[in-house]
Amino acid sequence: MALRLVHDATAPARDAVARLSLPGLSLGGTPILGPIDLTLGRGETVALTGPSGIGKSTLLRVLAGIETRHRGQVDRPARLAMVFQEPVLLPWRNLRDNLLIPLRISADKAEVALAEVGLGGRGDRFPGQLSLGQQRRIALARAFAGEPDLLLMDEPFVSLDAALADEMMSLFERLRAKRTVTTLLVTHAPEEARRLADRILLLEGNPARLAASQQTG
Ligand SMILES: Nc1ncnc2c1ncn2[C@@H]1O[C@H](COP(=O)(O)OP(=O)(O)OP(=O)(O)O)[C@@H](O)[C@H]1O
Repeated sequence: MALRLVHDATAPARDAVARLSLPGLSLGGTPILGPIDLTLGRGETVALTGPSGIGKSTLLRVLAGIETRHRGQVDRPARLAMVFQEPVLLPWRNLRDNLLIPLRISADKAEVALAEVGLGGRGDRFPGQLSLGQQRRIALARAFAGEPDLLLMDEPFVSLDAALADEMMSLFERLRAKRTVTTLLVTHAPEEARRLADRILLLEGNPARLAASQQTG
């Protein structure tokens, strides 16, 4: 799919679900992020790219409300989910409980969520009995089962072999097609960004700023 460079890095095509307006952010006395304005529109998938250490995860954490050492304005919806590089499951709880406990959903709903990611009927298993790919599927299932308005994903498909990464991206595409969710996806992989995102944002400079936006299609 062809890429087109546009100069308005922040304008969403649809109504806003989340907004971030920072004058900048310093951590431990070091400026990390410069002034940044970002608006995420309803239902869009936005990829956030840039070199290692530039501040992508930091920006994601600010948006999530995990990093609070900033000034400026952040508006986020109440229903928010995160997916990290590591699946972050409770190893001493079975798969069903890994969905039930954080999300407070019914056992029936947890079973539907497991089935959606190809793990139906396996709710009694423990994370340690699963492959890494299956654990990552559970992490995706959990994120979507909470029916978030905003989904923040920090390199969720990194360090998987090509076939597994493709399978995980297909799974994400299937889950995304079933509901309206706004997604901010941090990724190093241009092909992943092009495949999944409506807009591609680039973070660059020191301190980092949103330099440009590319749109697919
Ligand atoms: N809690 C912290 N205190 C001080 N500096 C921090 C803190 N968290 C991150 N940093 C610094 O902020 C910068 C941006 O880090 P961040 O993890 O956001 O980058 P990134 O673009 O996500 O990198 P990567 O692609 O390698 O994951 C780095 O220089 C990092 O060392």
